[in-house]
Amino acid sequence: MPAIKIENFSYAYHHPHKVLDNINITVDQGSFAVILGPSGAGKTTLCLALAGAVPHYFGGSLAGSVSVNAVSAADSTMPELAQTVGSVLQDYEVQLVTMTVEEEIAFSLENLGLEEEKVLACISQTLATVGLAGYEQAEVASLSGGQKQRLAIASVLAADPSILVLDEPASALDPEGTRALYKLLDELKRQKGLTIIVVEHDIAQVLPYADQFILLNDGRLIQAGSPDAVLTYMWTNELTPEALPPLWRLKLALEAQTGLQLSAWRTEQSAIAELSACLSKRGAANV
Ligand SMILES: Nc1ncnc2c1ncn2[C@@H]1O[C@H](COP(=O)(O)OP(=O)(O)OP(=O)(O)O)[C@@H](O)[C@H]1O
Repeated sequence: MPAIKIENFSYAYHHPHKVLDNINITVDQGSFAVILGPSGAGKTTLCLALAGAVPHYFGGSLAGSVSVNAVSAADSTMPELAQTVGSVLQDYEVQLVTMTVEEEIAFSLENLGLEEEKVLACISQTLATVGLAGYEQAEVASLSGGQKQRLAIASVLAADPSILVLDEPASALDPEGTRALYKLLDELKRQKGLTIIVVEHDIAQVLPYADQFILLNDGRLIQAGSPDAVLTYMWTNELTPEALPPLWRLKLALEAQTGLQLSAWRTEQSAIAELSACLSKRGAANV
């Protein structure tokens, strides 16, 4: 059973223009999927549909279906869905509503009807998972941007969802905070088997971790598949080539110019290792 199955899904806010048009996507359980596409492509709307806010909160008209763990999102209430899909909004600070860190997690647990002892254990466990152990009594306002982001993730993890949806989670983070965030999401995937879905503009940041790229443009699904297949498609079809990571621009240009078939680079280290091996082979051949 896939974690997410979107079939022939179209959606319009309160005007006739479809902001999502006949979308078909499957995301496997325990995988890391990244939604890509230029501004206005419909990435946020797709996240809202996974959380049920589209259509339950925003209204509008839709066709087709969005299923999470084989349950129709449109036929579930938002609180029901929140137990399966944890969503961290683009402006995640609005999700933080209490004075202290501990209260923030307790607030999320209140609706689940957990006994007080279990609430305390769950608070420490959830904070430890996101690297905020010991911050229970800290004031939310005193946290750094990266720590607030982690707290927003912890507050949705407290409900024990199996799917985590994050809309541009790194937009307010510095490069180090961004690297730490994606490492954390990768750990949640590997250690807890969570399905991770993120919207991200900076492809290089997610390249080491992604299993699937989903490319949208103007409400349509352009490509969904392995990162390698989608990046090659973007390059070949000159689709937002400026969004390609520099590493991949180099790889694809080298392949086009030399006829070499290089492997699917995920990190600078893998690129350096392969290029060094190629150069020493050539060097040996020229001796
Ligand atoms: N609440 C709303 N009511 C009406 N139209 C909306 C609403 N939210 C978004 N839209 C429109 O839907 C389309 C898709 O917007 P969406 O925010 O989903 O795109 P996006 O790919 O996330 O863009 P960005 O990268 O700029 O965040 C845009 O044309 C936008 O103007």
